[in-house]
Amino acid sequence: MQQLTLFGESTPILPVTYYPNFLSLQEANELYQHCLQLEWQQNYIKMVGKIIPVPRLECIYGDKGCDYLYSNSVFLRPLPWTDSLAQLRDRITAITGYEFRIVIGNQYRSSQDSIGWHADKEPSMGNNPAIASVSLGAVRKFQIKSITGKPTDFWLEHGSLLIMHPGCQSTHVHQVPKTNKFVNTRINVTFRPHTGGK
Ligand SMILES: O=C(O)CCC(=O)C(=O)O
Ligand SMILES: [Fe+2]
Repeated sequence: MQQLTLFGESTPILPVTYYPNFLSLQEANELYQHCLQLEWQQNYIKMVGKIIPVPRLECIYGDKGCDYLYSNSVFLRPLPWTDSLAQLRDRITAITGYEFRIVIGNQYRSSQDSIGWHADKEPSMGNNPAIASVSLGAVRKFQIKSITGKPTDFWLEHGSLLIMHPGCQSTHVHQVPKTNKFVNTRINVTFRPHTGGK
């Protein structure tokens, strides 16, 4: 039997789950303060023969030996887990069943910081990684689309959790675009699996 639906046929079914109130306001505020103290660095990326600054700050924490190289140019070596990040990792594993070995932080200092369309396909994460993304601070637009489709927008709120399920990185791309509006700092921490370092 055909299921009745309130949505048009073009409504995309996305391989993501969004939990707007994953953290309480107090937890999110405390975690934001903790994350501001992490070891943020300005990395540089090779693009069409030029070396340009990545348009956001980055940091990485995780298991020893879980080095991470992306876009064939940015090499990240994890610092040991902080207690708060390890607790958050375990909490996400408890509700999703997914396991993580590293967390990469992004700090969007202003409306001009961003991450362009991409899929997270680094071989060091193994095949079909599940990626869990916790957002803190200012709300930014996150867009996701299938390789051929139209983007769907999510507003990633303070204390929210977005899970990109296994397969998502093969079928979809995502981005956090620059915006013309004034925005305060946003921090995002993405928990990822890793095949190395065991
Ligand atoms: O900031 C976000 O929500 C997304 C970050 C992201 O896509 C990444 O780190 O690969
Ligand atoms: Fe990503």
